[in-house]
Amino acid sequence: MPAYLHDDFLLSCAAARRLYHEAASGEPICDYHCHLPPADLASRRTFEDLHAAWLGGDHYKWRAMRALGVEERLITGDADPRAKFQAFAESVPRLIGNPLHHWTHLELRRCFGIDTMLDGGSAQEVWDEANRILAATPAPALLRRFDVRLVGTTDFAADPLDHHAALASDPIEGLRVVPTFRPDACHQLGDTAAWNRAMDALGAAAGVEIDSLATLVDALKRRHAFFGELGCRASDHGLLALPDAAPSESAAARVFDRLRGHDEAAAGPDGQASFSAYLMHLFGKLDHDDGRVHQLHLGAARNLNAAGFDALGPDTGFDAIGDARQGPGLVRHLSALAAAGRLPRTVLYNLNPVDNHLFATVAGSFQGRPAGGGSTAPGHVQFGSGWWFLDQDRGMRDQIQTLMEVGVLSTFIGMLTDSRSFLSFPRHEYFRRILCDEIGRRVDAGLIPDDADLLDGIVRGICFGNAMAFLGVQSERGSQAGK
Ligand SMILES: O=C(O)[C@@H](O)[C@H](O)[C@H](O)C(=O)CO
Repeated sequence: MPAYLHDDFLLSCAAARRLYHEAASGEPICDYHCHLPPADLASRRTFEDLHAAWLGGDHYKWRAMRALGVEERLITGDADPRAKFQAFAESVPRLIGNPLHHWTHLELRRCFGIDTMLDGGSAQEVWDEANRILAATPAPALLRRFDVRLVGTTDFAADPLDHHAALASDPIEGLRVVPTFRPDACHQLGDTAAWNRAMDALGAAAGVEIDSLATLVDALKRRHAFFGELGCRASDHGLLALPDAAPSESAAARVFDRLRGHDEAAAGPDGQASFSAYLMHLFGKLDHDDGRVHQLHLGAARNLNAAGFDALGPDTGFDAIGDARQGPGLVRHLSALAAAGRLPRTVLYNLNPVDNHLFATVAGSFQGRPAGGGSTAPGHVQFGSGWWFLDQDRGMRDQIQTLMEVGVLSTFIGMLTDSRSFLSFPRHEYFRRILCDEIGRRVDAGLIPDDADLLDGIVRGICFGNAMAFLGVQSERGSQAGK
């Protein structure tokens, strides 16, 4: 019986094993979308214990513990960290088949050299050993263990980016930390009081009195430029779906004026569609003109449990895969930008797997510049890696297979952790094993030529070089497919 997570786990054949061990495993990491707190990087934080480093912000773990009936006091509540870790340890054995079970043990092995199975009985020894190592391993050292070369944090458009400025003047050797412009709060019209507070914050950050659509646009342009001064290489937009509405300045201005007057009715479906369509068109043009990547995270139904949201806020484990219709709004958004000759390098992430083929084929419809205007980056419009509820074995395989079959795999920019923990970088290993297995199985089946030089270059590009090139960041290492 093979050992759990043995050296060749997820690698079902010789070709897959060779690809992973010879091409994928040694590549550096470009984690272009995550939620690592930039303050922890700037301060070179040393985590006080394993709970702070591993459980403190991970709603994947919180969600699983709730499903096992663990009381909230031991998840996000006021229990002491060791008691919370004990509750998590006792939960782990009952998570078989869930990627958390894999990630938990991969992270213990790769970050701490601990190959003990985590359960209630081993919790104390794991806690003691991991804390011993954490005490001597500040955050940057954790990243160096995985040869992380770039981290793309996720930052609200009004964020002062103080920590990124600190890192710019006192950089971590060998690591690029780039902010990502995330203006989602501008779209959240459902709570007009909160939206107006977001407008106030944005105006204060930009030095603009936001009292009209024109002043909002001015503030957003100033903030977009400010992010660029601190190294921003991408924007990011998390919406349930893009609105199926034409970007109309007059319609958006009418909605703005009513919202600024706290007219709740303006936040209805038509107002939301008009306002968001206009803003998204603006963001796409700004990204194009500044040479930045335009990320679209679509399909999450967020904060579904009102009691949970009221108690704990967003990103705390009360979200799900949404069933919104994605096609019309997505196509309209990309079409309008392409028609203007200002479609930026774009990444489309769907959250509902039923949309895999839709997103992959829509991406394929907007490659290149058919109306002229020169060449584009390889994979100008990306079908993004399995995300959130899809960043597990089946979700990643489905995405890779779909991209391979209806798109172009070799230009793929690969995986991201999307995590809030510095211990999550083995997710790249998990992805790389699956990638090599998907290719290797087809080599064994005679469906892909067994050309080691070709395949190694493609795999290395997907693991690292393609993402660095897509972001426009020079990398000392890492080959890039298509170059
Ligand atoms: O960027 C997002 O909207 C999501 O990644 C969100 O932050 C979510 O909480 C998450 O971390 C999923 O992995």
